[in-house]
Amino acid sequence: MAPPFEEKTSLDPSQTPPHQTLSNAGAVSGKSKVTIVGSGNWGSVASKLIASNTLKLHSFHDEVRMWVFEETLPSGEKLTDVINRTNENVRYLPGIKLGKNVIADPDLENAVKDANMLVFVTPHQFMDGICNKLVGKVNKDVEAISLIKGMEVKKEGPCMISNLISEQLGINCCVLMGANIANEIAVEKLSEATVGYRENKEIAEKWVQLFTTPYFIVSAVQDVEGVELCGTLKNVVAIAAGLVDGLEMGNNTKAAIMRIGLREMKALSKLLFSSVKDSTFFESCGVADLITTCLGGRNRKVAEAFAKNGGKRSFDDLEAEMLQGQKLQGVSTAKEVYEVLSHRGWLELFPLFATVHEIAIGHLPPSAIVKYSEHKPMLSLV
Ligand SMILES: NC(=O)c1ccc[n+]([C@@H]2O[C@H](COP(=O)([O-])OP(=O)(O)OC[C@H]3O[C@@H](n4cnc5c(N)ncnc54)[C@H](O)[C@@H]3O)[C@@H](O)[C@H]2O)c1
Ligand SMILES: O=P(O)(O)OC[C@H](O)CO
Repeated sequence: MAPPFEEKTSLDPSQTPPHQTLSNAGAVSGKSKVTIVGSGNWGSVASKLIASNTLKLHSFHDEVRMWVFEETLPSGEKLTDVINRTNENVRYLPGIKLGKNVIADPDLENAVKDANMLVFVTPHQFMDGICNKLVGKVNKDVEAISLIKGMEVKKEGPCMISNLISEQLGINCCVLMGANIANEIAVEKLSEATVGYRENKEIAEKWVQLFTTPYFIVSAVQDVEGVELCGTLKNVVAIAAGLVDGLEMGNNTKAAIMRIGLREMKALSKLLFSSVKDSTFFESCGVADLITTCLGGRNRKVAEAFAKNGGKRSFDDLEAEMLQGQKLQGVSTAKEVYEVLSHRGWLELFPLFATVHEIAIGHLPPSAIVKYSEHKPMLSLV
């Protein structure tokens, strides 16, 4: 468990003034300085959680810097300026105050330069580019955590995002995943989450401390790959669940899809990384995230619309119309998983994952999601 901490009584006098950067601030004071790389829907909520804690905990700088992929709003103003003026991400999390100690910064290099704790939370498809920009800009003793649900597929095979961060930047990277629909956490409804760590339990406890609030309960398990694969693969199952909703198949069918999906999640995770633990699937990052995402997530919602339209409107179109700039992860993850499965000759072993991709690219109709098992019975893997 995280060690007990003394609460700060007022704003930390060493706090960096808004819009300025104190050179090497973390190192000078011995306090950890946190930067959040990402400012979408979950990125903004993560900022709110973290900023409420850095104000309270002595071992952290008050200021939390949040890198913003800059955009111009219909008003003509820059998003970063509006966030710093109103303390609200009006584009991705309207109506929620982030905390006055959150400073939006459109300059990636500047945003990370004094940080000794980096929180990565962007849609996964942008991470390769972001890491490339950060190569050589981050000290090797910086600690990172990824809240990103997704993977990259490289020539050598699948590369989890935490691994991409570790390899590209040469830093240690934990993960935080869970049943975490951001809009619910934003209004402080009770949720749980799981930190996955590799070896250093002390670092994991520091992350737990940084994220935990009375309404956000975090625990740590020593299984980075298991936690990250749960968060990543559940998005493919969420697409399947949404298709079933769009086809109005009812609760029993949806429960069947969730069960088969969980079985494929576990089987693929263990085939890819033999270290993955069964117990991880019973943490918030496992079955709980699968349930919440299949009931109330964005992947589910857009897949439902896709099926209702008989697959005639593309996921890209529906995403742009329905999510207003927020990003789906399930469709691209299904493609990435399909690449891994076909490369390794495992397609027949994972009919649900394979079928989701074939539906998403229009090779099969949405109704195939409930027919695949007749043609390709799943082998008993687990
Ligand atoms: N939203 C949730 O409920 C939730 C919960 C848990 C985990 N996650 C995961 O967190 C990650 C981030 O999700 P999110 O909800 O914060 O993002 P989002 O879906 O709100 O995506 C929008 C973000 O992408 C940024 N963006 C757009 N184009 C970009 C580009 N070219 N380069 C860099 N950034 C660009 C936008 O500026 C914006 O910050 C995802 O992996 C997601 O699966 C999301
Ligand atoms: O809205 P989704 O489908 O991206 O899912 C959000 C979170 O991952 C749920 O934990």
